[in-house]
Amino acid sequence: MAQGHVTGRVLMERAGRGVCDAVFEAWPDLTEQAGRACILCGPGNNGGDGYVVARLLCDRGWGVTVFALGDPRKLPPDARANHTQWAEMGQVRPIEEAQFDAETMPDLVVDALFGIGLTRALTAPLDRLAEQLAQVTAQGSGRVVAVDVPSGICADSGRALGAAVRADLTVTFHCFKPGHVLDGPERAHSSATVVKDIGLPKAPMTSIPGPAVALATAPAAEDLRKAGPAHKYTHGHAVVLSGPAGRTGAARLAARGALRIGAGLVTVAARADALPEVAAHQTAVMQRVVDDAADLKAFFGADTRANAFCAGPAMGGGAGARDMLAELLALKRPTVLDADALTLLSEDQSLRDALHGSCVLTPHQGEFARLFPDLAARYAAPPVSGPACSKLDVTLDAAVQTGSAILFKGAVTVIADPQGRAVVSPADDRTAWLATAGSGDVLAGFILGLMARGHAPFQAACHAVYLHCACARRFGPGLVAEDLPETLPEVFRALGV
Ligand SMILES: NC(=O)C1=CN([C@@H]2O[C@H](COP(=O)(O)OP(=O)(O)OC[C@H]3O[C@@H](n4cnc5c(N)ncnc54)[C@H](O)[C@@H]3O)[C@@H](O)[C@H]2O)[C@@H](O)CC1
Ligand SMILES: Nc1ncnc2c1ncn2[C@@H]1O[C@H](COP(=O)(O)OP(=O)(O)O)[C@@H](O)[C@H]1O
Ligand SMILES: [K+]
Repeated sequence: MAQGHVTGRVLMERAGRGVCDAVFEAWPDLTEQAGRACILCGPGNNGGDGYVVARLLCDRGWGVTVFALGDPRKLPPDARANHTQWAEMGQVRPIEEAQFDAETMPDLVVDALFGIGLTRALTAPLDRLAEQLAQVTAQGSGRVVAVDVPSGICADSGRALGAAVRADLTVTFHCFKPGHVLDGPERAHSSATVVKDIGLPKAPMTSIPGPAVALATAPAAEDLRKAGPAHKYTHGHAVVLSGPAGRTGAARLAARGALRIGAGLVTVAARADALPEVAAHQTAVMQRVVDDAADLKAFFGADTRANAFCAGPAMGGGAGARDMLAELLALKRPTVLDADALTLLSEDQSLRDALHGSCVLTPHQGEFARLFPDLAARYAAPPVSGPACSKLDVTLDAAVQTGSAILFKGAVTVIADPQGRAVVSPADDRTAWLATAGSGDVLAGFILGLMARGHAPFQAACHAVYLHCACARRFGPGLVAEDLPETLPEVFRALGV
């Protein structure tokens, strides 16, 4: 477990200390007087971290009981050394003797059964213990801290391989693992996760213990800035295809998003009967009558200044919409495909064959399942062994299948491209306010606007998701879709744009 000049034993000591520090930071009341702790130690290095925690709590005067799984003589060397050190201070009882109920529940239970090494579902008596713990803590007794990952949860995917410990706090080391930020079809297993530094170098990524994940990061201010002698066409002309009369709101939201994010010009292309409705609602956004595929080709085919398109938000289906989409894909320009465009794609193989490397597809879970039924089935199947199929895996596979960037929406959003790059945008209580009608349309507009400004599709999608979440975090509770583009100027200022 050694990393460069640092020995595994030192890393394990720091990990155990990190867990203790995080516990007392999260629950300052536990510092007031020495309490009682129960440590569950597994057969690997996660168990080793547990023996360090046992020793450190005992040093603080806590009453500590350790239950161990398996034969301690078979522990890996660093964990065995910490077991030996603890055995001079206190007892180690077999895990079969562990029992939790409301009367005997200690102040703190430390789950050091399995970390990143979990490969299969918890079996007896661990599944029973996980269940007991969940029942007792649900009644308000005691607290559970998980070392690195709640046992039973796969660190690569965040999915439960059967029964799993429900932790009030998870303490991981160095950086988040994919399982800490991805969501699965199952419930969440830890209320909070904190990362403790154990002194590993920040780069390269290969120095990270366990699986790695790239989180969405803020775009550089200079990538968003407008400066110098540029004119509006320098910043691109974004075009949104609208739905029919009575269904133009989604396209208008996307258009507003594209304009606010800095596209030089934005046009909503609508059928003649829908144009008055579009015109009545907006001023800076332009309109053009586009009744069918022939109009689309006539207006935008030769005009290469129209350099990014968005199709799908409330666009509708049927032959007319299908032909329009076919014409649009034939232009081979940067294109965001959302909502109804995704449904059309799932129904028509020839449209799918026309997808190209400048497309960004933005499905939510339902649209993803229609487009990629095999991947969706693999993701929905209850996992039994690790690493389990994750949202990251299926998004990457979808990108390879289509040859386009895929942005798989949800509480957690994953963006992947056919070259194998992937970024995760994690969820929090503020981004949960994005679950409101039309927020996906604004996101499509953000991607559109950035592509019009010359950002490559995958980059545009990553930046758009980051800015979308940043707007939600900044605006806070009460957010509706219209607020997102209007909050962008504040977000830009905060980023130094
Ligand atoms: N890699 C590093 O640099 C560091 C690792 N540390 C700790 O080490 C942990 C990883 O240690 P290990 O790789 O030993 O893995 P674990 O301790 O997570 O577990 C591995 C052991 O569990 C067994 N196992 C897996 N699933 C099982 C199941 N369902 N039932 C019964 N046995 C099962 C495996 O056969 C193996 O013996 C991390 O999660 C972290 O807690 C920390 O000490 C900090 C530094
Ligand atoms: N808990 C959540 N459930 C669903 N969407 C969420 C959630 N949290 C954030 N979001 C985000 O909100 C947006 C919803 O988009 P979408 O499903 O297309 O809705 P709409 O079509 O109404 O705009 C996506 O960007 C998604 O990632
Ligand atoms: K654990």
